[in-house]
Amino acid sequence: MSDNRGTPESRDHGQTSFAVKGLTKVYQSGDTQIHALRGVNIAIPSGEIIVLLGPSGSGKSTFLNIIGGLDQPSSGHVFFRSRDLASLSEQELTFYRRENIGFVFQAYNLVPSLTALENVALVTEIAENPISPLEALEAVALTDRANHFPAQLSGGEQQRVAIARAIAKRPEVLLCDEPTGALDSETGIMVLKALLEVNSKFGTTCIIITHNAAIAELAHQVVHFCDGKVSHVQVNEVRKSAEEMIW
Ligand SMILES: Nc1ncnc2c1ncn2[C@@H]1O[C@H](COP(=O)(O)OP(=O)(O)OP(=O)(O)O)[C@@H](O)[C@H]1O
Repeated sequence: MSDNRGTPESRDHGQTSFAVKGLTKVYQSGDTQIHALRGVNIAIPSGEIIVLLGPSGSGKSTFLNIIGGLDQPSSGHVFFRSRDLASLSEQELTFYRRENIGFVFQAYNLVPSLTALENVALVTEIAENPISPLEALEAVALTDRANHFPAQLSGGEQQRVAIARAIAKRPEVLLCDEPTGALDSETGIMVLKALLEVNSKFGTTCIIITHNAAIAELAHQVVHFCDGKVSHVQVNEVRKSAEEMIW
């Protein structure tokens, strides 16, 4: 692993999913202002696995929510494929989220009364250019559990269904906020394998927030957040496989 401490905005390998410029976010809480982001500049290359690391409260989730179009910045800009998200109407923003971004959270948010396959099909029914629900389950190695209900699946399996659901609409980007946060190491590794498979099979850009520094060894790049800023970006010349990772 090499540690390239260049300015984050100077890194740009070919195609860029996101170019983020001067991003700030201030939350007003009573009389207090909380500066969650204090000027983030970064280019996120397409097709890579990017891990966001940093102490609690350093702004990682705020950043993810803004680039995913779930929240608005106080100032600054997010360009997705050269398009400024700030220029989009509410309706265009909804379309942006629906077509381009898959979300994976720590909570799986599956519909308990639907099977794994039906949970994935919920998304493919409304997407413009989906993959089949079964192919999505295949990418996360769960075809044999397609007809199981969430209650019949382990936590790691449920998270893999959530990943299958997120990728079924063929998004360019997968945004994952602590996807293995609720899992033990063995099931967590299965979930990470699923993300690596999705990245290599579909070329999906995967941006993953984690507190587990070991996960960073799987990434192409690791973006370190500190106090609302990107402190440095580390490029892994050699990446570990999920099996090699020490949790
Ligand atoms: N809706 C909100 N209202 C007020 N303050 C908020 C809100 N959301 C986040 N914050 C504050 O903004 C700062 C950054 O929070 P954020 O959740 O982005 O950090 P984080 O790095 O993701 O933390 P963690 O790793 O604990 O999830 C924190 O001080 C947090 O308390």
